[in-house]
Amino acid sequence: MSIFTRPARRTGSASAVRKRIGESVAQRLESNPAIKKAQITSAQVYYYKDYLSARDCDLLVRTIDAGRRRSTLLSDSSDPNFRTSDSCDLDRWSPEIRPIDERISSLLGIPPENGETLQGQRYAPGQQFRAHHDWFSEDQPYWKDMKEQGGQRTWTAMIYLNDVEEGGSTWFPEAGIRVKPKKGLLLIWNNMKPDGSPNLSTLHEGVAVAKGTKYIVTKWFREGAWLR
Ligand SMILES: O=C(O)CCC(=O)C(=O)O
Ligand SMILES: [Fe+2]
Repeated sequence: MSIFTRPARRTGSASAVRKRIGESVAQRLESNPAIKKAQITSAQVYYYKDYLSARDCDLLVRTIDAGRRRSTLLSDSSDPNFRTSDSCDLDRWSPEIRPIDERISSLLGIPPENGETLQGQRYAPGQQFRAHHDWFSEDQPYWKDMKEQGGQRTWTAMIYLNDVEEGGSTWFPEAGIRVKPKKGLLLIWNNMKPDGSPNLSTLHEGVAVAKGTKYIVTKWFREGAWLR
C-alpha cells in the first residue's frame, strides 16, 4: 500500500439534508418493482423501462420541436462543441406538460417545487453534450446564486423520447455505465454521495448522435425549493 494519499478534489461539502434526500429517494425507488438498480457501488443509478407512453413521448417531441433553441451552459467552457444540442423549457403549468412533470416528482417522492423546469433536448447527427456533472461546483462564481435558488442539484431524472438509429448513448465513464436510448426509458441517478457531497463518479456524457435524431427530457431536482 502506498504511503501517499491523493489529495481529494474539492467539489462541495457533505450535507445532512442531501444525505436524507438520497436515502429516502433510493428507498422509494427500490420498493418500486418496475425499477431496476444498476449493479455498481460508485453511484446510485436506476432504470425504469417503458416509463413514459409512446403518446406522451410523441407529445414531448412535438413540443420540443416547436420551441427549441440552442442549448446553453452554466459555466463558460473553452470548448465550443461542449454542448451542441437544442433545448426547450417545458412549461410546467401547461395542461399537457403538468401531469407528466408532476408524475416524475411523485415517482421520486420529491416535492414538485424542488424540481427545475423540465428541459427537452434534441440532438441532430454530430451533436453531443460532453462529459459533465449535473451538480454545481461550490467553488464556482455561479454557486452563490444557485445556493439561493434551491441549492445543490440532488437527483436527475432523464427520459429518452425516441429510439436513435446510431450513437447518442448516455455514458458514465467513471461509473462504467453506457445507456442506449430507448423510447420511454427513464434513467434516474443521485448526483450526491451517501454523505450528501457531490459524487465525481456521476460524470456523464451525451455521446454524439451518429445517425438519426435523439430527443430527451431532463428533470434536475434541487435540495430545496427552486420554485417560488
Ligand atoms: O443526452 C444525454 O444523454 C445526457 C443529457 C444530460 O446529461 C443532461 O441533460 O444533463
Ligand atoms: Fe447531465
